[in-house]
Amino acid sequence: MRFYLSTLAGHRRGVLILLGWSMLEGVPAFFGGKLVGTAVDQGFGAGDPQAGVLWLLAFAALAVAGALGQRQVFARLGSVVEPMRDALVTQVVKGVLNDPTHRRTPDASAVAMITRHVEVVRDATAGVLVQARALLVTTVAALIGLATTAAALIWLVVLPIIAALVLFGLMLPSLAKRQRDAVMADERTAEASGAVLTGLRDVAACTASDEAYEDIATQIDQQARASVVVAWANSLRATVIAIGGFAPIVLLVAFAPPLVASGQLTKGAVLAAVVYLTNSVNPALHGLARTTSTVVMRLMVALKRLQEAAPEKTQETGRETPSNGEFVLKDVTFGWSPDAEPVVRGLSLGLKPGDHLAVVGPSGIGKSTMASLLTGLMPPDFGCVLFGGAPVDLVDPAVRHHAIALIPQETYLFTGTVRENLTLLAPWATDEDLTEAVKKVGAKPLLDRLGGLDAPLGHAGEGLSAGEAQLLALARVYVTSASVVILDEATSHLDPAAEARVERAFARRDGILVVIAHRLSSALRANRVLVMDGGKPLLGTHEHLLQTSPLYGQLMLAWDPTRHEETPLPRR
Ligand SMILES: Nc1ncnc2c1ncn2[C@@H]1O[C@H](COP(=O)(O)OP(=O)(O)OP(=O)(O)O)[C@@H](O)[C@H]1O
Repeated sequence: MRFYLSTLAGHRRGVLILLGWSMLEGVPAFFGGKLVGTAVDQGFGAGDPQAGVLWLLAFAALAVAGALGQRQVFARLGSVVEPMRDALVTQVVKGVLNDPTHRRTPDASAVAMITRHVEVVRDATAGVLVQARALLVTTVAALIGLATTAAALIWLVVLPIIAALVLFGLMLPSLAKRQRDAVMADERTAEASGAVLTGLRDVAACTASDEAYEDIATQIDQQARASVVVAWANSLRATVIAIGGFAPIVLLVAFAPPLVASGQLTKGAVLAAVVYLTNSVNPALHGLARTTSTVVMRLMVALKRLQEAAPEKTQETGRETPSNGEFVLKDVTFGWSPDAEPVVRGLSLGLKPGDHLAVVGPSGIGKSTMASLLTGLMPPDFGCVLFGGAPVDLVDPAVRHHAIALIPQETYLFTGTVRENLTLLAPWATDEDLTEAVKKVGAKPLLDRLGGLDAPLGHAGEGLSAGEAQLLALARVYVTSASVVILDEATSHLDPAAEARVERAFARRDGILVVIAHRLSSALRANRVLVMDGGKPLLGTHEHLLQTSPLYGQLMLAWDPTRHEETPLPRR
């Protein structure tokens, strides 16, 4: 708002010129009633129609002068409004491009949204300058004209108008709120439908069209309700103004005859008062009501939305930038509810690029929970998870989502070509990149069997075995630029040899690899092993843990590496 006002103030000269021409525009409003009254008193009423016509011609000449003034106002409007729009656009677009939460890729949708608001501000400012200014000049001119022509009637006219204006002023805050609610409802509908539109493929893949329909329908209903409320508020406002404008005429008709009979007023003065009321004051009041409900409200709401969308008001989360690719976990404890037993207790751990960690423990002990803490999906209850020195859940999501990839056991594939499925997280990847990734994870025979990158995949990877689907999900992450890869039993449907190949491929890739082990052989391939058994997790090399962790020793004893199919880890 401050910037908006200072931009307008910067064009003070243009605004003053507009006001100057407005004076000329107000001339007919000031003299109109007086000239018509004189035409009656000194012309038609005094038996001299020629003089009456001359007075009316004078009125017509002034009306032409007023029209010229109005023309100049429109001609000058652009010189005030356009520079203001340019300054606002420059300011907000710069802000979005430098927004710390969108450091990697400037958010085009945010730019589009706020430039749209700027357009509304420009139109509304023009509307205010044209209408509110004209209303002010006309009303003041007409009321002064009325006071000088028919002073005895001035209070009859002014009091109802003041009452209507006060009532109208009292209604304004609730009108503004309703108008804003309607704008917000409008935006929510656009957001909901936009989200469904951009995620149409995922909606279809997850057979969630009913939920998507429900989401949009709810927003449309709310929007409709908000619009009806605005319409009611506007009609109430119009009624108040109509009464305020109509009451003076009724009072005039009621009180004027005795004043004329007693000689305090001439007939021409009464007609002049009627002309002032019907030609200037009443239209001005209706215009005020219309302008306020549409133009001023739109201006206020657009400025408010602009301020909310402005990047300096960034949210508390998503501001941090990691300084390197290292993880540090300090005394991390997490439970799924305040009353529940923590599933992760006092976990401390450091991970550097090149590290390969295996996490082992019985089923249901908290391994996936720990993976979620690493990705920043939720913050720990106690302790901290730092990624590049910043709490991982506060890292700019755009950075975090590129840097950390988690592959779960359940595979997400959608209807589309193999290429579309593989480039989901790396749209920039070339066919060579994709083929290389496919080879690295051992999925080349599968790709050949499917018929190459252009081969279609059915709904949710129909026709693929669970292991084949996992291979494609692994290749999809291999091709990304993620520097931290977490495999959460992501190879559970592969045979041990294929699993070993995948883990080795990811271990050779730059960055950190965390494998939540489905089989104990994963522990033998890792540099370090984290054993989770419900207490404080133990961390060490395979050899160290064999000596220090009874659970790890038991798990290894129960494991028979000579068997082709290993025994999966026991349940908790
Ligand atoms: N979203 C959740 N809400 C509440 N409790 C959860 C949630 N997710 C997991 N849990 C509980 O937290 C505990 C640890 O689950 P988690 O999935 O982390 O174990 P896990 O070691 O990965 O098991 P598995 O090897 O079977 O995948 C379990 O008791 C589980 O029921």
